[in-house]
Amino acid sequence: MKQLVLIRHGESAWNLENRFTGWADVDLTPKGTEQALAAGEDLRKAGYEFDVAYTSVLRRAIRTLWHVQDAMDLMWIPVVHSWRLNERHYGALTGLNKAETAAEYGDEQVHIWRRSYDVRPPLLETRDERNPQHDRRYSKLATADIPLGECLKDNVERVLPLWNESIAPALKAGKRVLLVAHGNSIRSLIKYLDQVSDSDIMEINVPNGVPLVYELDDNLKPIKHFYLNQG
Ligand SMILES: O=C(O)[C@@H](CO)OP(=O)(O)O
Repeated sequence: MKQLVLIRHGESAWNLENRFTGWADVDLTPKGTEQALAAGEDLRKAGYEFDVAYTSVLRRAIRTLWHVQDAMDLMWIPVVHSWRLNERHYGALTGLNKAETAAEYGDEQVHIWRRSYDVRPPLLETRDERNPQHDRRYSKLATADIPLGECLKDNVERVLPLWNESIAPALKAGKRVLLVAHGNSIRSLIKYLDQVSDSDIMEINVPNGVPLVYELDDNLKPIKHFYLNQG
């Protein structure tokens, strides 16, 4: 049996302010820090161990992982940081308040932008200061790989190369994998692992800071999955 645990970062400043976040690099709130530490404590008490961890290059996920590692006394394990695990890029919506945007464009449009599988949000202009091309952490990426706005389908397509080239081989080699990422990069993995349909994935939401445990067979097909300490 192969073990993969997915954790969405703890509450961020923009989760609290109800703003579209995407690749904006906002930090955890005090509640987010507590959620991250509690996730680590719960995993430790339940006897989980990890050999390698994966996270994004965004601080809300990285700091969540730090707290989990700290609570588990696992600060020494190798950590892979990949832009491929970043949140779905919210394009020109980045930073806007979700309720105000719904008041302006309607609930239905905002639901489509938030949860449709293949409708992108309005894209950023190339010259927009929110364009990741201006950020040094993405300087080694091909311009074509740097998004100006993504739908979930785009997110799946960017996560899967990391899965195929690094995470799946680690699992197949018997490593117990901890992955701390974001609501939509985790939904992308759930969609792939459980073969969720394009319409059913719209209804799946991942809570902040609650470990989602996957037990996989030798071919990495899910045997079962469950949220730790959620019944
Ligand atoms: O703002 C975001 O980047 C994401 C996650 O918080 O929001 P949504 O729930 O709309 O996918």
